[in-house]
Amino acid sequence: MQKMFVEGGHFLNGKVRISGAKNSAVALLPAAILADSDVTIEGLPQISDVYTLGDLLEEIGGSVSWDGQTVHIDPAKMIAMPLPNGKVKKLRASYYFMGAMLGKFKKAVIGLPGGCFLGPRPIDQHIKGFEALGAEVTNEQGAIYLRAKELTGARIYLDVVSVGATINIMLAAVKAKGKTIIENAAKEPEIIDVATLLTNMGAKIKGVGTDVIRIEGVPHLNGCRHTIIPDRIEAGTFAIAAAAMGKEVTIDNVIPPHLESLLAKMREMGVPIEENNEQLFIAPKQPFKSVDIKTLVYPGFPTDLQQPFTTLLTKAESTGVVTDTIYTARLKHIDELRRMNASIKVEGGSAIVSGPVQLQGAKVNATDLRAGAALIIAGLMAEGITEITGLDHIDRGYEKITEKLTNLGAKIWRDTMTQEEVEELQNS
Ligand SMILES: CC(=O)N[C@H]1[C@@H](OP(=O)(O)OP(=O)(O)OC[C@H]2O[C@@H](n3ccc(=O)[nH]c3=O)[C@H](O)[C@@H]2O)O[C@H](CO)[C@@H](O)[C@@H]1O
Ligand SMILES: C=C(OP(=O)(O)O)C(=O)O
Repeated sequence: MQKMFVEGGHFLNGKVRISGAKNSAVALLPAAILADSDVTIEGLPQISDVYTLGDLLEEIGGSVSWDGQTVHIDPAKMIAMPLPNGKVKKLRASYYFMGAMLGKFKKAVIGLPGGCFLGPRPIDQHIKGFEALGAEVTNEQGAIYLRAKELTGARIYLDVVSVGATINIMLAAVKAKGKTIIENAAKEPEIIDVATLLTNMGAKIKGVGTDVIRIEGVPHLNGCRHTIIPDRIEAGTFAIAAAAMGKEVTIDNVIPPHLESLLAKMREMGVPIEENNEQLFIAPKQPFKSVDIKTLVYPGFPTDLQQPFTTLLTKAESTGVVTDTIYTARLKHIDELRRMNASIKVEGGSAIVSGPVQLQGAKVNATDLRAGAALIIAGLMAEGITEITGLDHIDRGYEKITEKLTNLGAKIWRDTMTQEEVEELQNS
């Protein structure tokens, strides 16, 4: 197990290239199960969630070969192997094996997923969708059993706008008989990316990116080649880091409209941002004004950037209120930021951040992926050295973050933890 050290106070300068989108990648890989022949996906981020899903594809008989950021998946020998335990619990997106295996084999056994603990993360809307398509779904000892004689298109209204349920129902429906309509669907760019892959495979999907998706089932799907979209959350994380500690930072391989809600808030704070087709250029001038943010489904402010943005607000003048309407309990980073001298009160589910304060280096723990990003940015801003544990979470979603920040001029490194430190962390 490793920990990370960040020596604060060094400015960021130069260019950083954004990797492929984690939340697309983790759906594109399972989607390959549905094809009859080879699927090649280019530009995948080199993160642990992607490799875990590659291993799971191999566990069900797929042949998976990697060439840097490109993966070739041959699904010909895949079988409906039950996956009740093991690696499925290491990440959230293993739930996409439910939709993809149900769609392909009409049956699946998948353990309930892991992923970031952000408060309750039910999958009732996924199950409601599978049942509407004709599957019998049971929960037996922590694994979901799905069986169907046949899948038939249906009209499904999502009670909650859910990224995972929208994609999972799409995966199950593309080979179902007849027409499926998903109403109140989520509109995130990653959903469009998955639909693009499925369409290239021969699926008939209309309306992605709106809240009504129409799917006409087809009997077979072919292999294809697909290039993933850039990671808007990684790009947003670097944009926030650049606002906090940048001199002149260029963020490359971005689709700026995917980040409109973040960029609007940063501009409201007084951070100048230039954008072109695929780059952001940030050369901040201090001081910043505080702003309030409320996370919402896309195109609203993304919950996955709420935690890093909270760190930025510690540097802004006056008081900013952060409210996460998607995950009301996504506030575990607050205690850690307080250890670093942040002045944040939690009241009625909102975090009230008073600034500006000078953060101080401290020993902190990344309780989840974006808490990790929030703490790294805090470490860059702090006086002294910040020591961060919980790197497994960070490695689920950020490709080579230490190297990328080092290239921008940060002083950041990793070291192996002693057995004593590991035990102390496990008992805390
Ligand atoms: C792998 C992946 O893509 N993860 C992203 C995905 O997670 P994930 O797809 O799990 O999140 P959802 O969009 O499903 O969740 C949105 C909200 O709906 C609720 N809900 C969801 C499903 C359900 O069946 N019932 C239900 O009540 C959730 O508790 C949450 O409050 O979208 C989240 C919200 O943008 C992001 O934070 C995650 O990074
Ligand atoms: C919550 C996240 O991921 P996951 O859904 O994979 O846990 C995230 O990417 O911020």
